[in-house]
Amino acid sequence: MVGLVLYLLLRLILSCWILPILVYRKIRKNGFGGPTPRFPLGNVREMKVDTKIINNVASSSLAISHNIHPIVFPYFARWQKSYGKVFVYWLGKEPFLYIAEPEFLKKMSSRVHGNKWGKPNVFKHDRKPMFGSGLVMVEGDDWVRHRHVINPAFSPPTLKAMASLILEPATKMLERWTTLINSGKLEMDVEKEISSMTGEIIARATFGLRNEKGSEVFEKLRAMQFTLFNSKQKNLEAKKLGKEIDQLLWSIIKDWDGSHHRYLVGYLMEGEKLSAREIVDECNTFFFGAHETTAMALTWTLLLLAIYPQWQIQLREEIRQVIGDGEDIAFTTLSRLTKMGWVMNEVLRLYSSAPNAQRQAREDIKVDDLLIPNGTNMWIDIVSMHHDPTIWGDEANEFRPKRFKDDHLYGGCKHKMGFLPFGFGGRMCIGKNFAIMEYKVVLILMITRFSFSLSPTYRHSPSIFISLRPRYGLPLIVQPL
Ligand code: HEM
Repeated sequence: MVGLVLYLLLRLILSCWILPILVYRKIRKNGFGGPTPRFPLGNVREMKVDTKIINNVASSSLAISHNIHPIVFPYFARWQKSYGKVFVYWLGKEPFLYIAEPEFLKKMSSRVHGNKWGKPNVFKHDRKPMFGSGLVMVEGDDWVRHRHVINPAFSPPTLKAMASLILEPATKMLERWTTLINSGKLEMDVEKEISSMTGEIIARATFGLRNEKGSEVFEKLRAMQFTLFNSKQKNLEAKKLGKEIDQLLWSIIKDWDGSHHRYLVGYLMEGEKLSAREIVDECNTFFFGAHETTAMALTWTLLLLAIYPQWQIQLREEIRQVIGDGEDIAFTTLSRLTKMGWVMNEVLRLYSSAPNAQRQAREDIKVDDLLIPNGTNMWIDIVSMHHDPTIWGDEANEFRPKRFKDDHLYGGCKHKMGFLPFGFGGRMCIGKNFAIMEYKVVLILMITRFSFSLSPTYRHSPSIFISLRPRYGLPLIVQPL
């Protein structure tokens, strides 16, 4: 017994202390600087202090600035001034290589295939209730297997078939808005409305329209999300909800009737290449990966359209020319909405729903004459790169969709790795095309029926809850056209 306890203790010391320090020493040999860590929290305390200070300032300030990096990542903005755009900091007992330098990222990632990237251990525990061993977290050959199974679910013909699933939840939301407006309520928190709608869309795309258990899973996933972000007893509650969600998903899979190809879960079951546990985790991953990110892209878009109403007019005019009255939306016409594409890119640049990407090296990586050792955790700061005047120019913090007119992929950014709304390399977002389709269909429906202006109660405080969100929601004045 004593031997076992000693063995476990030694393993704990090795994995929590000795191995991270060895990796840290190897990283530092490259000459990277960074803030001094304090055991056992590393730099977490000062990160929390910086966040608290900035939140107090942001809560009392009324000005709207798109220069959000010092607001959402105040500690990184501060450390960048002392240590540059690549440095080392500590999250608890784990050293992280911070990267906000596109050229460094390009050199490093060009040498690594998708299946050779891992995900930092610290996040695996935290995010288990959301992603389990789904695509976001899985590694190596398992990642290749999952990605092969899921890829066909997002091919253009499948997306075309799924486009109709978006219409009903979106129309339902707009009808609710009409009812609210008719009852005299012009101001509404559109963030809440949109989040609930995108949740319903991904639940339908995953399980089908009238699957009652699918709706029940959706309700429980929403409750899980609320628990993870708001509850003090989140571990206990999340565990209980997780079990209930698992049971419902197991029974959906068991009773699946063979209408496989309309819904995502059908693709997951194709060829029995994924185990039942993996299918359950992928369903959870779709919900958490798809729903908040797309909801935030639409939410920040409405904020920017409310601030810059001339873009509402331009988009309506484009829709009129390409689609007509916006009633009959053909999937194939979406790509012709070029101005809408610029607006989406510019919104994702200024207010990137996914504010960072993470990796862990699973082998030594050479970058010029530097060696990034196996086991290195990496934090890629997408918000910093999207707002960096050295690659975007002096107007980096301004809303200027036209920057994508002549360069629709990179918006004139001086470095191709400087614009990463959907990530990079083999692990780039698998749902990108679904997200773009959903974004365009919902935006068409919203702006052809309503106009949006900012409510005086809006407080501009972008903040990170895994996604980048407006801390106090998005109250807008919504008026029928
Ligand atoms: C505007 C909406 C979205 C944004 C901004 C977004 C962004 C991202 C980003 C930045 C990553 C990480 C990529 C990396 O690490 O390099 C990612 C991964 C992922 N996304 Fe999305 N996403 C969106 C919508 C969706 C949707 C609609 C789905 C599914 C239906 C989805 C499913 C996933 C999955 C499964 C991964 C993990 C891919 C892998 O590691 O192989 N996302 N997304």
